[in-house]
Amino acid sequence: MDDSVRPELSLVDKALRLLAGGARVLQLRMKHTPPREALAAARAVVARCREAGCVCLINDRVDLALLSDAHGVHVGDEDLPPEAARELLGPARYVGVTARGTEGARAALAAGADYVGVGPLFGTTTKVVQAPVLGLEAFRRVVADSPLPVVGIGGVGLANIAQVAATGAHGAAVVSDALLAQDIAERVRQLAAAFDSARGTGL
Ligand SMILES: Cc1ncc(COP(=O)(O)OP(=O)(O)O)c(N)n1
Ligand SMILES: Cc1nc(C(=O)O)sc1CCOP(=O)(O)O
Ligand SMILES: [Mg+2]
Repeated sequence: MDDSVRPELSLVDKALRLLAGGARVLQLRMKHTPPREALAAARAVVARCREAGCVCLINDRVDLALLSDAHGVHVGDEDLPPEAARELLGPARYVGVTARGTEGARAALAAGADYVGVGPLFGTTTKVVQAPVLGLEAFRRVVADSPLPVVGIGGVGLANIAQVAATGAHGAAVVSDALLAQDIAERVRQLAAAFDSARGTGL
């Protein structure tokens, strides 16, 4: 979830709707939220996730992850290096790392990552990504080569999530397709059902 998509909804409200739909992992991405508000939101969202049995990761901010007792953090090239995130978080929390291809996924393993977020899989309007769109074929090659679980990100939605799942990817990260839906919880249910029924089918 993201603070810039559906900004009229509070972060906790968005989290509750995503959790009502059965979201299994929730990443809190707060690029436009002041630090004190971000800490309060992280604490509230992590608590709701824990009640729901959902893993909660904080994007970028290891400090907020620790202060909110989140399950872990996601870091990319512009964030703390994965080794430093691990040093602060210890072995019991997740460190996810962004990779743009096979080399990046291997490097993430060497750096101690637990999973890689690989993208942009398709075009996205949520963020200006400084990397080319991978497309399904290149993504499939990363999945086949990666020693770590791969989560596809960027432009994933109900129209293509089955194709993402068919590559054998461990997961798909969805922002706008879920948050812009009229019924967010129902959209999450549909996304998860489509992913589960196509996972690893190679379609
Ligand atoms: C699951 C997942 N994969 C990739 C990213 C992107 O992280 P990053 O490259 O640090 O970019 P920002 O999200 O911080 O703009 C992600 N957040 N989650
Ligand atoms: C946050 C993010 N990171 C990406 C990357 O490729 O690193 S793409 C992306 C945006 C994902 O949002 P949506 O599901 O709305 O396309
Ligand atoms: Mg980042």
